[in-house]
Amino acid sequence: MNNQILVIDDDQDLCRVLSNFLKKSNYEVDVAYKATDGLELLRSNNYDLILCDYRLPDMTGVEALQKIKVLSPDAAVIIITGYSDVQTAVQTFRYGANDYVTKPLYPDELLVTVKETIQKNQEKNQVKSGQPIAKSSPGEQAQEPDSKFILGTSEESKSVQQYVDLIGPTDMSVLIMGETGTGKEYVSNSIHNQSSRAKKPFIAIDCGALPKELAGSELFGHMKGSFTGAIADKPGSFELANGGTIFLDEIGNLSYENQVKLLRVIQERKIRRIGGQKDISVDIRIIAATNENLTEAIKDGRFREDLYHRINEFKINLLPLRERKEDILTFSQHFLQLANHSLKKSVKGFSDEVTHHFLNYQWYGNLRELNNVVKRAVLLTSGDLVPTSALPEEISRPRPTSATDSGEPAEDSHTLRSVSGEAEKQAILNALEVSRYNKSKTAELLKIDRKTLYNKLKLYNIQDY
Ligand SMILES: Nc1ncnc2c1ncn2[C@@H]1O[C@H](COP(=O)(O)OP(=O)(O)OP(=O)(O)O)[C@@H](O)[C@H]1O
Repeated sequence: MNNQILVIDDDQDLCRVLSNFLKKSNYEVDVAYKATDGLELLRSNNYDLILCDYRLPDMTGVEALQKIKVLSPDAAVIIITGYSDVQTAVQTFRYGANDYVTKPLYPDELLVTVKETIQKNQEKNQVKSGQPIAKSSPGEQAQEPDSKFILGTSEESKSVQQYVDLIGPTDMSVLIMGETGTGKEYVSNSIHNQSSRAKKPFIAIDCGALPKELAGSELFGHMKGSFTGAIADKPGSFELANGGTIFLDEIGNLSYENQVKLLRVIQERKIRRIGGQKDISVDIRIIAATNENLTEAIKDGRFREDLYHRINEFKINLLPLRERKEDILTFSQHFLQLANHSLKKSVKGFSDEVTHHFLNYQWYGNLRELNNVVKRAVLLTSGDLVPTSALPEEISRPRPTSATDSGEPAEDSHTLRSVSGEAEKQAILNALEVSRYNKSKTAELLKIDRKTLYNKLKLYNIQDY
């Protein structure tokens, strides 16, 4: 059966074009112009993929994503966003988005992203349900570049690799910290592959995307009849990962109740299914990741200190891409090869000007954003080298740096100040929305302290929610 896609976007022309194009590529497509209509369709249909606009008339992108995850936890979600929103849209990965595409949409690029996302998500779902993954035939694999993953060449990446080599073979719990898209899941996978557990399952759970009501059952399993909808006994991820490694991404989002259960698994190596009467022993290595400051979460009473110490036997900090510039060059070349392969192009490299822009851009979405920018640029390049015109304006003509970007005061010219002030106000509003008006999280997202945030809320007359 063809894969089913739901497009949620208030731009009716875009929906029509997208729908026709995807149907021609053998997908079954439904469209909704409002989030509420899309959610209604999710109640009665099973979609493999949801393409959801970041700005909808009746809901914020984050709100829509959270509701989608309750109704269709196993479907993949790609966020459609304008480049001006990328900085905040990339934060949706904390809530379970699989990828994003930027407007204007290009059919070839979209098709590659849709295909890859559905495939990766189906593989993830298969692992989560304990089914073996079918490998592609050797003939298909021969055309793939050697590996989709490479090592960074910066000093910072080299030392991360040394840590991975060092702790990989042990059974230590590891906490990986880093902004979205810095490669936390990739590093976690390498640790697993270096361990004696390598032949056993590696199960990645996105705690940020787990709806509160389903999290316990997803992690620990349930017995038939233990709650409405529990129509059969079901093992949880901990049981399925037995003998292997479980990767708990965005662990800070786990509810307090599930933190207690997790602590028990770590201490006693036992789980109990929801509604179950007996304990089940599990042999699991735990790797957790977060892009929020857990010590702040402990102070705020949102995260248990004892659990923090248990998962933090070894900590690996992945720096943002903008702080390891050598990697920008290494990874952009690598992503160029991947894009050439998937788009059937033969672009050789980047113009000096493009390299200059890459080195000076902030890359809030880190490697994921760099990958997407390179993919789009390769698509738009007809010569040997990627020209500046193939970059989004936000990268080729960056706006004046605002106080939120650098931590420095904005430029001291009246006009510039008002321009960057507007950008700063918008960035604060976006961050408030993403963090659901939690001030600590907002300050963290913006990389300013809480006091500065309060001053700025006052300065820009932003209402307290
Ligand atoms: N070592 C690597 N080699 C090649 N690509 C990489 C590497 N690490 C990360 N990437 C690219 O960046 C994307 C994001 O990586 P990953 O999912 O590991 O980041 P993350 O920090 O776990 O993100 P999030 O916090 O949003 O879940 C990957 O899908 C891949 O395209």
